[in-house]
Amino acid sequence: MLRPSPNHDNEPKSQSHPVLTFLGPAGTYSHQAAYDRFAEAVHYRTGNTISDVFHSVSPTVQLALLPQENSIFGVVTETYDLLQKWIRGAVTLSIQHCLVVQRGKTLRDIKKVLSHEQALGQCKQFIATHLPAARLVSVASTAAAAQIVSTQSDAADCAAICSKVCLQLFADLEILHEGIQNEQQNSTRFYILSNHPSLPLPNTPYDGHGKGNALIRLGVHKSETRTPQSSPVAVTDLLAALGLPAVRIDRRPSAQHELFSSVYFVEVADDERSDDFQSSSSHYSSKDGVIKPSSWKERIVDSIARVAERGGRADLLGIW
Ligand SMILES: O=C(O)C(=O)Cc1ccccc1
Repeated sequence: MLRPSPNHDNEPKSQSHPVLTFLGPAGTYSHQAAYDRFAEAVHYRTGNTISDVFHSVSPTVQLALLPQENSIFGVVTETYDLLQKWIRGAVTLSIQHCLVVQRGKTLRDIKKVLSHEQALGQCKQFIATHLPAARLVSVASTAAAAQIVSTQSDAADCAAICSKVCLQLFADLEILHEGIQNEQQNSTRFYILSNHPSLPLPNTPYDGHGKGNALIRLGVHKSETRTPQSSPVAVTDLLAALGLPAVRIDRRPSAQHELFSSVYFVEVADDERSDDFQSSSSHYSSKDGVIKPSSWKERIVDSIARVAERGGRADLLGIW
């Protein structure tokens, strides 16, 4: 459970604790997911936007947490458009949204609903039913919405969609409705990023590296798929070359190439993971004439090389 401290930055912590940035201010779902995972083992900092959080990772900020996908509203495209290295894991948080107003206000007073665009999307049905005339205002985060409603004198006609935790952090707010998302079961998954692929992760029983998941970015260029002379490169060919069990594939436009070219984010999960970092005996590599089981990392590296041989490009964004 998140502690109701609005500013973790000011708390004395061991110098050895890594610094983690999350989408702030305190009270966001990102904050709760980070605290559930790392508790007191990191020093927390806030970023104002998802982009700020991503770009904060540096020699002095070792960790960051980015929302990746919500079970109702889908992927957080801003996160996918930023993703580079190093993804070190994923955490999932169950989410119940509240409609929050200045104390004493009722639904009839509300002309604007403020929240993160994800939360506005997840609560679309409630808004359409109960506040059909309200203007939807997308702000940087759910807790930023609560903060505006709490602190701005001209926010008497505003409601925020945010977590119940915000009631402990911002003064003079009250909940009008709880659990207002389209589906009662609602979860968001977050990626954990680090500034180095083998930075030891706090609160992690193993070294957090290479147990059987990875995210790989696959590039297919439209021109290559259409050149009559060369054999066409289709994403299915690249997936076949990759030869790893894909558990999800997300497509985003690739701004770097011609119109409508694509980039695919392929999350793979070892179908035969084991606890000793070695994959099952069905995967072997031969080094110096010695045949030994290949590790998950070795299999990923081999797969990436096969994609390149097939005329595509695969970049490893993270392994965990
Ligand atoms: O704004 C927040 O609280 C976030 O952490 C981003 C977000 C918004 C809605 C659902 C999940 C994550």
